Amino acid sequence: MPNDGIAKAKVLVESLPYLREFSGKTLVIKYGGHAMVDEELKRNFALDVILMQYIGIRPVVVHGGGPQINRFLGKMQIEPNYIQGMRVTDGETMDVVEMVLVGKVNKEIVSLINHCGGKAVGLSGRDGDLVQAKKMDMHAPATENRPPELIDLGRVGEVTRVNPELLRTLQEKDFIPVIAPVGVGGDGQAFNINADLVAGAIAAELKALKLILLTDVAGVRNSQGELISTIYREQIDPLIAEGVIQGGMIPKVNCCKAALNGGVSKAHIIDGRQEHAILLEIFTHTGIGTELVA
Ligand SMILES: Nc1ncnc2c1ncn2[C@@H]1O[C@H](COP(=O)(O)OP(=O)(O)O)[C@@H](O)[C@H]1O
Ligand SMILES: CC(=O)N[C@@H](CCC(=O)OP(=O)(O)O)C(=O)O
Repeated sequence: MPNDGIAKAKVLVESLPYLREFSGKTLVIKYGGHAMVDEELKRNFALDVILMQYIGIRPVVVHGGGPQINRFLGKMQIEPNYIQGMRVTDGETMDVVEMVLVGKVNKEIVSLINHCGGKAVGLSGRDGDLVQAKKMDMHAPATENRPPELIDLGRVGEVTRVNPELLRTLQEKDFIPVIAPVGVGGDGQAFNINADLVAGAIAAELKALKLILLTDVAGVRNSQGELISTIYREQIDPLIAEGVIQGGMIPKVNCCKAALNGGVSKAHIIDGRQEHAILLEIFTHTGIGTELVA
């Protein structure tokens, strides 16, 4: 038997305990806009998700699309503005966000999964009241002479409730839900929600076994720039307070914390630009990236 064949057989055997552990369980995967680099990588992502489903895992995909929104805003000569990883979203920006996330990115991912042989259904948080939201209150940190100041982020929302009914129905029929991070407010209006936060809230509501965040860095780095392979829940706040975790990494670790608090066993932050990143993370002993545990 050629060595190549034996190596493949070994990989399959290595995955056996994980196949047993994951069978029938929900895994929530957040597919960040920075990980949607080229067609080959996107196709590999779709194949990974389909493979998961074929072997009995129940994947739920929540996607981002920050860079894709920025490209569109650029065409309209609108400069993006972020505060602590959140896009300041006025009415006009909200229209662009919804158009790009729901109308373009969501449908592209759904079509790709279906084209590759899966069964995906695209949803926004407004469908079936899936992701209910309210305006996000963000405070600038207090200084010696100034109390914490309220920052107005416009139509940026935070999740108040996830309605799992629609997701459960789809999962029972073996559909892969693909969710755009637009939520619905009490007044029926759209809210722009950071996709990491949506993924964390959905993972907690579905009591997912794992939350996997695909991004464009190897994982969380310490103050020396080295990859941290495991972060315990209580280390998250100090790492943010010390300024080690900044910008777009803040909503990521916070959503992992919310997911762990909600009963998710483990969260992973991994480099989605690496081919078959999800499979490497969940089916090999060593894994890649940073794992966050309770
Ligand atoms: N401690 C840290 N470790 C790794 N990345 C960090 C850290 N602090 C801040 N970051 C930044 O967070 C970014 C990831 O967030 P973001 O760009 O919002 O990703 P995505 O589009 O995948 O949601 C990284 O590219 C990096 O610049
Ligand atoms: C409030 C807020 O910042 N919303 C994000 C939603 C998309 C997102 O989160 O995309 P990534 O995961 O690719 O960064 C935004 O407007 O960019």
